[in-house]
Amino acid sequence: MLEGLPAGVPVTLDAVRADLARRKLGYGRGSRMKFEQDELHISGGVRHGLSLGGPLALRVGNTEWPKWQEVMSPEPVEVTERSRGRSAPLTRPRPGHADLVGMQKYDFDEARPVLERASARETAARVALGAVAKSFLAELGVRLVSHTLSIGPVRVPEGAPLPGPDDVATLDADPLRCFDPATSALMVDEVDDTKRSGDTVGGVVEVIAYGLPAGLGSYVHGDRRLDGQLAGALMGIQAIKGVEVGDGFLTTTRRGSAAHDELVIGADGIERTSNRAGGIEGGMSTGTPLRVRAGMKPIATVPHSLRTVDVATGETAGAHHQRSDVCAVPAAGVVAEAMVALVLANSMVEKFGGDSVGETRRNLESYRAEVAERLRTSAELADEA
Ligand SMILES: Cc1cc2nc3c(=O)[nH]c(=O)nc-3n(C[C@H](O)[C@H](O)[C@H](O)COP(=O)(O)O)c2cc1C
Ligand SMILES: C=C(O[C@@H]1CC(C(=O)O)=C[C@@H](OP(=O)(O)O)[C@H]1O)C(=O)O
Repeated sequence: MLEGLPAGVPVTLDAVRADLARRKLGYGRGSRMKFEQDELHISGGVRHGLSLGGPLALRVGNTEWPKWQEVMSPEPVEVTERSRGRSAPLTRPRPGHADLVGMQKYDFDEARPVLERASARETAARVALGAVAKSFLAELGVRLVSHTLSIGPVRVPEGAPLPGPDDVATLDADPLRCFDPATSALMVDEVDDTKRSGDTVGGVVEVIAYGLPAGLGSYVHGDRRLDGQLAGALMGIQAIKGVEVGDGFLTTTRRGSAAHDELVIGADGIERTSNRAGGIEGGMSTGTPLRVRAGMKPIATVPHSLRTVDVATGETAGAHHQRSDVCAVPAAGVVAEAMVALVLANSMVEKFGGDSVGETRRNLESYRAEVAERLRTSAELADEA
């Protein structure tokens, strides 16, 4: 469910389906991506392709559900021959997944109810709503792109060209959603090598937002800082273990003189000489491209089975393994893009309000005009001086 979206935002099944399909792409994903399909249904809040201003509800069904209906039935059911295999208790929790703590916390004696809910399958819903948020942002001149920066130890070289908003299709066509073809080929080798050795691998993705106005977020309240909100949203994705804004931890290795973006008078007023901060200063967007990164740990379901304890017997065992992704970093990039879109859409509504998207746009344009006027005044003062 999405609340707070103004009326008049284009919302089509095709656009949402296209993003759901992007989430399933990427080299290294498991067999599940091939055989299960997302079944999208808009339950409310949209009429004839446009949002209505009320809550918007989407449902993402799964074509595999009939096979699991008995195993996950809300009603108590007899185990039948058909579901016997799937009903076997999962008593060998996977290290690195939610299995063991989930069982302890909710007093379950096996991991099935934990893993079905902890699964990143749930990110399909986030991507569906993120597609709507991106449509709203596009109406306001903001466009997003996400790409893979590293897979395990294989990294895009520092300073390599960044993708622009028109590069989305190119990125989606790359097996790892990497913008540097030479690095992408090495990443494919890394995934192949990982798979051959019965292992899994993580990596880093980056989301870039173009066309933001200055001033989203806040320097006043910690919980309203844009960087804090983005970090929370990205860390809320399964397996994300760290977030960087702009040049991130690299900045901590630089001296101040080489860490910040200097301000100079340009043709249209005050400009920054660089974008090391990644478009956020003082918890607010600066109006330069926003850059945030998310680091994903390797998939927890390691095919060659990590050591665990069988909670039914207390004996050492290999963790359960049905199947799994070897690498889900490209998919995590699409999810990260959706989460950033949802945060930015919320910040736009917070700052510019509006019951219709036209009203939001007018408010944004009048604010942009005022900011531009101030910048021009600075340039004129510089000319006079
Ligand atoms: C798109 C995506 C796909 C994932 N696929 C798998 C998978 O196939 N197997 C697995 O064990 N974990 C997978 N994960 C990661 C688990 O959801 C995650 O490791 C688990 O929630 C525990 O991590 P946490 O401690 O960060 O929550 C995936 C995560 C994402 C974002
Ligand atoms: C189903 C999806 O991702 C799943 C996320 C996931 C996990 O543990 O997070 C584990 C895998 O599922 P299973 O172990 O049941 O095969 C992935 O396939 C999806 O992205 O649509």
